[in-house]
Amino acid sequence: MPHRLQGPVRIVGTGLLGTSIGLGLTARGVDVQLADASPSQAALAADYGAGRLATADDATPQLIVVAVPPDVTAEVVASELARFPQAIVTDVASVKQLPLTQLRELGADVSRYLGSHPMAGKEQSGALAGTGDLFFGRPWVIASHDDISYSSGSLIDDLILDLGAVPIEMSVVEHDRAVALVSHVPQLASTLVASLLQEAPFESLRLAGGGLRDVTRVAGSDPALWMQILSANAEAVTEVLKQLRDSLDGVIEALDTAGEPGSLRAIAGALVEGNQGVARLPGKHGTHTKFARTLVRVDDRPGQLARLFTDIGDAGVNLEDVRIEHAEGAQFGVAEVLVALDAELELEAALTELGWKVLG
Ligand SMILES: NC(=O)c1ccc[n+]([C@@H]2O[C@H](COP(=O)([O-])OP(=O)(O)OC[C@H]3O[C@@H](n4cnc5c(N)ncnc54)[C@H](O)[C@@H]3O)[C@@H](O)[C@H]2O)c1
Ligand SMILES: O=C(O)C(=O)C[C@]1(C(=O)O)C=C[C@@H](O)C=C1
Repeated sequence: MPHRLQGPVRIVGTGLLGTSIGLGLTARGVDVQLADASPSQAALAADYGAGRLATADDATPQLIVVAVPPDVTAEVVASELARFPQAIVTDVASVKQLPLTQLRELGADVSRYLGSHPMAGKEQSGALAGTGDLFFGRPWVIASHDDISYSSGSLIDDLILDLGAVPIEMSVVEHDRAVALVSHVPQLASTLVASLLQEAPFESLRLAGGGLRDVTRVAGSDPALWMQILSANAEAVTEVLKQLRDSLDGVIEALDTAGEPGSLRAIAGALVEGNQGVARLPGKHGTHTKFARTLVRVDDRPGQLARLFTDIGDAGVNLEDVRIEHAEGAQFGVAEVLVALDAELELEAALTELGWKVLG
């Protein structure tokens, strides 16, 4: 496969992010060297095909990607910069001001360092969870600063483009503010809602459907990692949390006074503002396209999903996205199929004709 990076690329930290980057680059034919403080994590990443274990005789890397927890990122970047004086170094930590400040304090040569942050991930950690297509189509922030030249920094663009992601340049301050809103507070909101479930009776939990699962997916994330991310971006996160607290207080007050004049309007206002917010999120490939949603009953038998996808393809309809819901104890699931608005009726007719139960 064609690739922009010449390599070798050295990856330090072969957990979820490092392994995913290694898998993506190796698939493109880039030579990848893997290193981790945990030899078994590095060996596992190599076993999965993310690259080969780094050795003392390795050729000097062109680019080094540091994918370790935020609290050790600066120290590892500084040591890589010192050990490989010809190489450009990036990191993928979820916060960008702190590593740059710490590197400057350490006196590191930041003319060869440019931090970055792929806006893609999972609630799982470790090499086992890595996938080579994790970054495909996702934004990947390049956290610019003034001490690196444009041409040195272009290697990071090459890395991002080779992995099928979309480079977005912003300052470290802009980055940290933006992710407080779109990543860090959503993580906390998910966590706090999920924590309410700890004492819930099983009879309540078994009713849980798509809404709760959507809201709580990232509550399964690694507490050790998130503790570091949130504390490293405390100021920006606190600012957004205070806005959220004001909104919560408004809704609580409206519900407390339900039935009194103005309360319905306040509740409706909050719901409409939510509609307006979510409508502003860019859709697939960064567009604002809206898709039609068709629900299809899928029996709990081998091969049913594959048959559904084939039938959708045979109907000449492009599947934009899909989600599967499976209720506890039920003998069937529900596939939520997203297609272009003008393909909805055609798809529903074709699937009904082929014997599928279209639920709306
Ligand atoms: N998890 C996500 O969804 C996500 C998304 C984007 C960015 N990030 C960022 O990527 C980085 C890595 O996250 P992850 O999810 O891959 O974590 P992970 O726990 O899966 O992997 C981290 C790896 O770093 C290794 N490590 C720790 N200290 C080290 C050191 N001093 N030297 C060498 N290796 C060391 C660990 O052994 C582990 O294998 C973090 O900074 C995180 O903020 C995570
Ligand atoms: O989708 C997920 O599971 C994520 O955790 C991804 C996510 C995010 O919030 O978007 C989480 C943290 C990272 O720094 C970047 C991406």
